[in-house]
Amino acid sequence: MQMENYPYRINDLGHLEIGGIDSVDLVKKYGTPLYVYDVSIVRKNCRAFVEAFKKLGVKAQVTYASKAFSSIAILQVIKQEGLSVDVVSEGELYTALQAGIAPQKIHMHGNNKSRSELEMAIEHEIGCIVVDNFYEIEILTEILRKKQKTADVIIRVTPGINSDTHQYIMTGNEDSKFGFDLHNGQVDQAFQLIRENKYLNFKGLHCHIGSQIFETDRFVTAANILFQKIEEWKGTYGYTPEVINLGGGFGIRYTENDQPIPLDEYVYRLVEVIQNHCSRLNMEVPEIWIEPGRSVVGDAGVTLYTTGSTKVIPNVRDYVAVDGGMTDNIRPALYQAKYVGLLANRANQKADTVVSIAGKCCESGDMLIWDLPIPKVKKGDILAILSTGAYGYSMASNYNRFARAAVVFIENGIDKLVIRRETVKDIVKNDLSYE
Ligand SMILES: Cc1ncc(COP(=O)(O)O)c(C=O)c1O
Ligand SMILES: N[C@@H](CCCC[NH3+])C(=O)O
Repeated sequence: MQMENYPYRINDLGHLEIGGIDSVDLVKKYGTPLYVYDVSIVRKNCRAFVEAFKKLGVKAQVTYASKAFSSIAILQVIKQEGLSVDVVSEGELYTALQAGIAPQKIHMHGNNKSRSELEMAIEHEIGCIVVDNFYEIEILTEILRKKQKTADVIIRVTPGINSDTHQYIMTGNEDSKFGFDLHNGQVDQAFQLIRENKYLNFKGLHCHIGSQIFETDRFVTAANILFQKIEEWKGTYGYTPEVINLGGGFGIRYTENDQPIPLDEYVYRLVEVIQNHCSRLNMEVPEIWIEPGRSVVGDAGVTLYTTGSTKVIPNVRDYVAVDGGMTDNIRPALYQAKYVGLLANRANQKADTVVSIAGKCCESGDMLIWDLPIPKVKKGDILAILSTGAYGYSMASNYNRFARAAVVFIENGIDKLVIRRETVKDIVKNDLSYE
């Protein structure tokens, strides 16, 4: 593994340092499993997007997709960096409000938003609802009529393109549960319904083609497809959108096989294609929105584990188990996601053996890394898995009644606990007795 491709350092003691703090000291202080974030990397990622738009002088909103990692502390950082926040549930909305995100800077997504989620969004007058389906238009209208309010909405378009990513994280293909289909007329139908609806202010179009995408061509294709529709609507109804939202999905480096492009390159290409279409159609450039999640927090996070039992099966495989697993990182089990791991307490030693890193859940599929080159592991070593800042904590579970791990932020050489480790008391806190 080439450490220089990752934003971490190995110090003179041969220990992995995160944000200038020795990971061995972090483990002594907070225990394991532990999610650790270098906040300066989160800020750098936010600024790459925000500054790229600023440099081009276009009106834009960079909306952090908080599903990647939502907590009060991370959303406070996001707020400080001036981003908006995309939420998908009452829980994510409540967290954003608790973090002090201005309601106008909150956007709500979801393919089956409940009445109470929509009511909460309307009560707080959030900035935008990304309407996903006809049922949602009905509920939204009922709520707004009752309250005699209006809401700004954009519609989620399924453009019918495949992205080069795992099937489970592809969202722009025709056979998708998300959004209004473009080819069978659903988008036109939604457009008519919303434009005739005095409670809904139709602001524009949204599309999100998928996640962990490393090139810009598919975003350009998505924009081209949206603009075909816009051209048609402009010709027929004189309509021009105020907003175009091209979603998130910008790829990050998990392993050496991932070759991410600089974040600002996505912005430059997207803005270019939108500006070209607008000058071709002789219309004003709409406000451009993007919704990055993984690319804001993914490479800022590392998970630290303690190694425990081992199982050697001669001529087959050596297993090393750690004190976490699919409960703190379900991505390998769910998407066959690949990660890089290293011994944080002996990071400068030669990798002279190959082991597979197992979690401790009662599932054979609870594996974190297969076939990892590593120095010979001793019990009590610290295993670091890199680039776990996105969809790790946010997808964590209490399977086998394991307690969720703690989260620590590091910035300016100071570490701070931002999410407490759960205890067994938390595990039973909602249980009621049946005796
Ligand atoms: C609508 C929408 N926007 C944004 C995102 C964020 O994606 P990513 O974390 O890959 O940037 C997602 C997740 O794929 C999404 O479904
Ligand atoms: N949770 C997924 C991405 C899904 C994003 C939401 N549409 C991942 O870990 O890669």
